[in-house]
Amino acid sequence: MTEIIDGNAVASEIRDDLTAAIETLADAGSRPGLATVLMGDDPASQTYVNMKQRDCEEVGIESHHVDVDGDAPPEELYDAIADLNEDSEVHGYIVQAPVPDHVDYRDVIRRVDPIKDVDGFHPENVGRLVAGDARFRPCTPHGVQKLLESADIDTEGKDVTIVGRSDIVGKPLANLLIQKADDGNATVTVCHSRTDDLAAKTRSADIVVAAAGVPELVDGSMLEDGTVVIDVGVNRVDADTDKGYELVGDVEFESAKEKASAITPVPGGVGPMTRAMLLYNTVKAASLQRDVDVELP
Ligand SMILES: Nc1nc(=O)c2c([nH]1)NC[C@@H]1CN(c3ccc(C(=O)N[C@@H](CCC(=O)O)C(=O)O)cc3)C=[N+]21
Repeated sequence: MTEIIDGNAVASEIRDDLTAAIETLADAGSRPGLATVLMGDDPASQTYVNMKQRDCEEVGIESHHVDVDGDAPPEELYDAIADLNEDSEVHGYIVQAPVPDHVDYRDVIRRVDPIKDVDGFHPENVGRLVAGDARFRPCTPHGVQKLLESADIDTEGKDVTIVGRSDIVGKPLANLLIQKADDGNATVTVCHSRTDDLAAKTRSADIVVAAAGVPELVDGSMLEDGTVVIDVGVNRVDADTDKGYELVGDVEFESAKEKASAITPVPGGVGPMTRAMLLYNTVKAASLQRDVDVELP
């Protein structure tokens, strides 16, 4: 039987486990605060921002939000970032990607105070992660590691094929999984749009992580029996539903499920874990900034 890994359930456990740390910080006079910054009005981004605000409310994190007009000059976003760097009630914040075309996301990230960079995207935090001394693990890769752990899937010695080389998923996940650590010790292959024979790489893997942002790129014909399949894709495709779209992963679920020993669904797989690990990083940020020790899940 194929195990369907329930990301909503694991994320909910992590939120529960975070509440004690949050109350410890609140009792010490510093309830953790998380801010989201949204430039423009990308509908998917607005959905994520709303979900993050609800998550914060559930666990007792103070949530803040800043909107920046999509047509404003980059300086307006930089000013908002400077304000958040100064705001002692905001321990962590993220600038929702993508930003409009006239803004360079790398210029944005460099302005975020690294101690408040709960996405883990600032070059200082990227460097620390690669050096094996991560401060904030990027939320999606960290969520993937926690999902594997929750399903008792050991990565040690395993062949992991990651499909996708993005700065926010593929690259940091590859770095984490090759590290000498209980949740690492894997042999990792990173594939991308120029990979010659993608199916050969996915077929030779014990664990496939699909994170290319291409709907249903990986299907059952590309998998051997018994593969663990982690689907990071959250593609909105037009559909005749209430919302006018359907969420589709990077994996063709039905055919992949026939081959997989365990698989994550979309929705309800990695997505909720990304949000849970953002809360985790926010609690860690508050703990570091206020020098209050807490136990993290
Ligand atoms: N600075 C920045 N940090 C991010 O972490 C970031 C970002 N920008 N830009 C966009 C991507 C995407 N992302 C998701 C988070 C949660 C779900 C999620 O909760 N998905 C639910 C359902 C969502 C729905 O119903 O639309 C699920 O898969 O079950 C999805 C996608 C974070 N991202």
